[in-house]
Amino acid sequence: MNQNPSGPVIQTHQLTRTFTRHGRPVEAVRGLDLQVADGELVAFLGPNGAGKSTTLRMLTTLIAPTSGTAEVAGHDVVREQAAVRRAIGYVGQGNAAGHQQRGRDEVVSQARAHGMRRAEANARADELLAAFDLTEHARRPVSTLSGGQRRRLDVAIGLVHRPRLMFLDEPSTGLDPQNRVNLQEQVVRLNRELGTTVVLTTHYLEEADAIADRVIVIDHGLVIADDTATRLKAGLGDLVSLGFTDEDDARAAAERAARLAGATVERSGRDVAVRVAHGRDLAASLVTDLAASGVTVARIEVAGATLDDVFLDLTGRSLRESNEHQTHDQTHDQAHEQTHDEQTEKDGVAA
Ligand SMILES: Nc1ncnc2c1ncn2[C@@H]1O[C@H](COP(=O)(O)OP(=O)(O)OP(=O)(O)O)[C@@H](O)[C@H]1O
Repeated sequence: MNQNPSGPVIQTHQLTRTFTRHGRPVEAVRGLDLQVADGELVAFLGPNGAGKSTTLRMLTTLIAPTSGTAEVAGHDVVREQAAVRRAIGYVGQGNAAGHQQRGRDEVVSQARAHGMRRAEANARADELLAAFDLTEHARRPVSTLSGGQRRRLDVAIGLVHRPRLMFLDEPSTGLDPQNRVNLQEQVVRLNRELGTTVVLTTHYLEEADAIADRVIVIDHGLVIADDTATRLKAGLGDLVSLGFTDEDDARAAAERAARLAGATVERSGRDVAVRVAHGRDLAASLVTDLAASGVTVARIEVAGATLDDVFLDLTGRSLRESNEHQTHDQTHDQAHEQTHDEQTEKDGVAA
């Protein structure tokens, strides 16, 4: 058991979860080795079905691993479930829907469930409601709150007992862009100002890019990349797109660009795409070189890599397109394959 406060707050070894679906094994998470340090803000990024929620549900004790181990806040997720639950907050997908209870009462009840006396529970509720800009909505039934307000209430409820670690499963899915940004700001504040370690899942590239210290890209149950967004993108270089009025010029430019160290060059008719590190700096000298040999560049654009480019490079698929093509069938199947473990999940981790 890791009781060292400066050690990782999450440590897994070959963490694995297999489900059985239509009589066949589904390897949702395959041998995850993970370390998260105290105070990090980590995003699991991946398409639907990648294994993000399953990972979170194992780390929050909601479902048991098939094999492998995980320690959260120094406690084993199988043998010391109660201790893990005391140390963490968890906001699952779609909590708080449709309650007739008032928002404030909901927070107070949770605080009471964590053993606080009434006065302390009231004070904690007011503090959290203010922190999440919910004070003026606190006396409305939860069912009348907007999607963004409900999500913020979910996070506030998850924080009632001042957990060291907060797990958020797709916190901004379904929110409009403004509410999404608002929630992201609250999550960053929680991390920066209170020092709470945050582990969230998302399939929004921009979200992972904008707020996470570290992005763990997961696909088919495997971690395929784990680094800061900046380093992941820098590894791919910039995309320099060149346009020519003449196909011979484009051919000559492609040959010249191919001599740049580490460059990948693709030509399509009169267009040339060059993927190269420090493309922004190299573009000007490339244009000058070409001009010196009589080749005029008609159009040039330089774009930094996005996390979608990273995902495409790693998997051959666009994550943005995977999100758009997520089939109704998959969601439908999952809804009908409820396991015993998920029933436990419904009973709630924070109660
Ligand atoms: N209870 C279950 N029974 C059977 N299969 C399951 C169950 N839960 C998850 N799976 C399968 O495990 C795989 C990983 O699912 P998981 O929900 O962890 O993915 P995810 O990355 O969180 O995706 P999403 O964004 O859709 O939540 C998928 O193939 C999914 O269908």
